[in-house]
Amino acid sequence: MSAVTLSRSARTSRAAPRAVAAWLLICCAMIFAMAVIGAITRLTESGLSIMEWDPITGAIPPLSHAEWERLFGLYQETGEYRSLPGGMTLGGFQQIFWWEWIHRLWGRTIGLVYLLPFLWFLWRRKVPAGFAAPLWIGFGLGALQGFMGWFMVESGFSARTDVSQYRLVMHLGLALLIYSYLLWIALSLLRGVTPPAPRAPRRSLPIFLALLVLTLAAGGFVAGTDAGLTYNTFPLMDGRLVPSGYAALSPWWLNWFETIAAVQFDHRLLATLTLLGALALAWRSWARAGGTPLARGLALVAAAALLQYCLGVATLLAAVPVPLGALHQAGAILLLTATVDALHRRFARPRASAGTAPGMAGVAR
Ligand code: HEM
Repeated sequence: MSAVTLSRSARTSRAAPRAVAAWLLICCAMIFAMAVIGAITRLTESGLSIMEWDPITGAIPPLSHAEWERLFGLYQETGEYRSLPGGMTLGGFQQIFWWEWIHRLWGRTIGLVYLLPFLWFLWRRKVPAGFAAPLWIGFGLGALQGFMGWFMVESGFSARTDVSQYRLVMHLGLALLIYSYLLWIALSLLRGVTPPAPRAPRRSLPIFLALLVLTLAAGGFVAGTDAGLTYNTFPLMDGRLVPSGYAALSPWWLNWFETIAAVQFDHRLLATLTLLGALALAWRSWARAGGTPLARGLALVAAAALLQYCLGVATLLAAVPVPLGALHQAGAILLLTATVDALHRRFARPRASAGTAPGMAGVAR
């Protein structure tokens, strides 16, 4: 093989992982936007406006007045509509309809933006060895999320007037899992081998991740129970550090998911621990190995945690206006992004051998 051919093939083998990584980062950006659209859909109470579930023809919006009337009629059968004190006009229905429609259309678009380039990369043999299986898993998780969306919305069409907070947290959690998973694979493709930073936090970083995951889930329960509409003071709740109605339900653990005072208090407490954890990690890492990529990554985590904390307090004090609620959701994903980046810098390892699926633990050379 000539030197020219060699360098061309070396260039191609570098270009392919970058192209796949760029495509995955586009998918991540779309999922980020999807989570914010999802938050707006919920905050504008639009999520139950489309009663039908048709993955293909549902992409076409109503094109005639009669069709609008038919869909409005279906919505009027829901508990949510019946609970509205003054009812709703067709114009009001159309407004909430569009948010839910955009949310679903964006979901379909992500599916296509994922699947079509993926098949093309497979056909052109551009997917680096060991990455096809994790990318198929990513596709499967996306399909599961479509089902989860339906499963969540379906819970609002019963006697309830809103969706189940448990299903909302599952839907939000799966979205954040898919986002982190694809981001991890993209970083693996871009970075190749990440050398461990000297004397940097090892065990404390996974503990921080666990804390963050709990805070995110607790935030989902605040959103799912509308707990942000009461106790709009900080740091005290109704003049007390721990609100009086914390343990209203029995068994005691049910309060964590269903008692508004407890749901909100837990989110505040976990968020405070997350912020303190982020600051401690960044400070310790900087003191020991300042200026390394990991120390810089952890400084970003701390900055994102501080921003997110302030956004949370502002959202609460203003009793969750739509723009602040959407920003708080975006801030959560920014913090998650910085955390995945820091974890990748600390823990990503080269694959033992080509052909081994990297999953969340290895990288392509
Ligand atoms: C590390 C810090 C924090 C993280 C990671 C975080 C994360 C989240 C997440 C993921 C949600 C669900 C958003 C949605 O589904 O739309 C949420 C909701 C919420 N959080 Fe936080 N949060 C943090 C700090 C705080 C703080 C300090 C407060 C107030 C003291 C707060 C108040 C709220 C409120 C009121 C909601 C409900 C918003 C809504 O109904 O849309 N958060 N949080």
